Amino acid sequence: MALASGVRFAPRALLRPWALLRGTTLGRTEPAAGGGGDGARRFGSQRVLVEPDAASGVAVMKLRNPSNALSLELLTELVISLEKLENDKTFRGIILTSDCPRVFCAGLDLTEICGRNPAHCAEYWKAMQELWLRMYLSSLVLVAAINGACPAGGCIIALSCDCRVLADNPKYRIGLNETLLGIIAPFWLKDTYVNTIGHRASEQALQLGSLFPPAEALQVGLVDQVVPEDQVQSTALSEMARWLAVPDHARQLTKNMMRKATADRLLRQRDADTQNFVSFVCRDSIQKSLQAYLEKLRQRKG
Ligand SMILES: CC/C=C\C/C=C\CCC/C=C/CC(=O)SCCNC(=O)CCNC(=O)[C@H](O)C(C)(C)COP(=O)(O)OP(=O)(O)OC[C@H]1O[C@@H](n2cnc3c(N)ncnc32)[C@H](O)[C@@H]1OP(=O)(O)O
Repeated sequence: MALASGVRFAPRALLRPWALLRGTTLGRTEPAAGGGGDGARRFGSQRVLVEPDAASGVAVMKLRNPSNALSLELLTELVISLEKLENDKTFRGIILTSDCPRVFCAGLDLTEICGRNPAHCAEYWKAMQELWLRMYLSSLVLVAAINGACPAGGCIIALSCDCRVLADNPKYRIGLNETLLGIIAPFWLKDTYVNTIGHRASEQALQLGSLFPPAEALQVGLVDQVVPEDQVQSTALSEMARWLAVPDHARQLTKNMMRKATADRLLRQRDADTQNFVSFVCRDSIQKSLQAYLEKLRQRKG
């Protein structure tokens, strides 16, 4: 499997991705609901459903994990689906959305870094880096159709896209709230934020751990459109058409020119970033606060 980073990254899960997917439907195609004609074959895995439309060259990718927390399996399946579409010249764009009610993506799956050994945390973080690199540098147009809450890692997934459409629901807040969990966004998350909303707004939002409701997210430039919930998908499709109206080669080279320096910064220090992450999250104090946070989330549910 070609990796966004070249040769250094080889987490076990990505070297043996199919092992994780045993018993799932990845690689199999089936007719899309209401479809059946050319380009109406959908494929997917347990956690990522892809509905490709060959006629328009656009695929809708739906996340369907509990709360869409970014488990190692979800990260792996996302990378595989993305790679599959990147390698198929039929496709020029992906609309990324959620199949879970009320949640676009809950961010890092905290159970992947709470009570786990350093080797597991390292493998997990490398998979997170890999997904970000692939999305951020994708040659396809990526539009996020944000139909639910979008904190932390969820926000990063959205920020890695080229364009964001958010449903107008005050519960669907978006932002990097890491500081409120007692953790720190690494430099490449910070850089992605700065590239999108600017330095001062990022400085404020990162320190305060702000989660923006839709109107504020639009005002600060975190999303490009806020629309009624039932119009998120159609608006994402209109945005996609606008981006696809530009010749691919010119748009792709421009995207690369805008994003390469940010991605290269991570590529240069990927191992150090992984080590920082692991030593930080494995501290007793951080483990305790992650545990307490997870407990709070579980109780809130009940
Ligand atoms: C020196 C520095 C060096 C290195 C850097 C160090 C560290 C860097 C780390 C930085 C990166 C952090 C990015 C992150 O993404 S951290 C995760 C942040 N995410 C959150 O805070 C979201 C938490 N979840 C919620 O707020 C809500 O769940 C949500 C609004 C998304 C949905 O609400 P809803 O009411 O619909 O669902 P719930 O009932 O709350 O949840 C359902 C079940 O899902 C579980 N859950 C939710 N979120 C997570 C999660 N992120 N991880 C794991 N599990 C999660 C929740 O517990 C419920 O579980 P069950 O009870 O059903 O088992």
